[in-house]
Amino acid sequence: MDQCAKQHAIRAVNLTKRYGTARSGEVTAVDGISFTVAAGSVTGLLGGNGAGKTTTISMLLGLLLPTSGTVEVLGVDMVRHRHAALPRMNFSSPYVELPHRLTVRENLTVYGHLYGLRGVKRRVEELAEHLELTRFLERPSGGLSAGQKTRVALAKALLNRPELLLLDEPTASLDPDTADWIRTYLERYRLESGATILLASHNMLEVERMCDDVLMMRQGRIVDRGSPAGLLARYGRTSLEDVFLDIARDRAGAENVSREAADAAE
Ligand SMILES: Nc1ncnc2c1ncn2[C@@H]1O[C@H](COP(=O)(O)OP(=O)(O)OP(=O)(O)O)[C@@H](O)[C@H]1O
Repeated sequence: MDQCAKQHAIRAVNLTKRYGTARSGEVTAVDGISFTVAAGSVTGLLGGNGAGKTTTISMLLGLLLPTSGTVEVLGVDMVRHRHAALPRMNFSSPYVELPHRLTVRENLTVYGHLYGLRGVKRRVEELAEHLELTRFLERPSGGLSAGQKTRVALAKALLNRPELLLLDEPTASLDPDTADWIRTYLERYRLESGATILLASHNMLEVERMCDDVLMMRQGRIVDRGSPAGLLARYGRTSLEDVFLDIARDRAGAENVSREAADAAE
């Protein structure tokens, strides 16, 4: 593995995705973005609805082929060799449901086998204990509450002890107490495993709390990046929510701020 791959868990260069639709023609969902994600960091991927976050994550997972550009994950070219990286990464989203009729144990066991894990039974029980799911193991997954489903989705995502965890809105629709529990759990996982986390979120308090670095997307482009504290200082704001609104509404010439920041970093 080269030095760059050790420092960067993700490296995207000029990554572009265009969807072709019969009705409305082409949509450029991701428009030539270049970025790196430092190994061991928690990096936030922010942007309004339709900014291109899910499309970016799908390309990082190798689920979608880029129209152009390159994407390396854990030093592996995801277009050509994604099977070399997939066992070392995982993904969780509250919008992806596990089969409803299977019990929690059955679902996690199926995934454990799909990932080629050894000792699946023990790993499922260990994660159920960590995520306080033991008493739900024999329940059908479809009958769980949103918070319980989120914990099951997280257990699925941690089965293979991923070095890179891609999380799409991990606490969407959870009550503050459950959301806090999930964040604390993820922070502990990062500390103990040294894993890298890329977190797409609309919750600015979550991002301020968890992220070392933030990528701001608008209309398929990365219009700014920095630490939460760095962004607050640059935009002269006291909350990331206000920075987000400045960028989403293109107030204060967000792209100019971004360009100045990029120039300063060179
Ligand atoms: N399969 C598809 N076909 C056509 N257009 C698509 C497809 N998937 C996404 N898009 C479009 O691409 C753009 C980016 O969508 P994407 O889902 O990546 O955004 P997002 O930042 O994840 O949004 P949200 O926060 O609402 O989930 C949007 O304009 C969306 O309508």
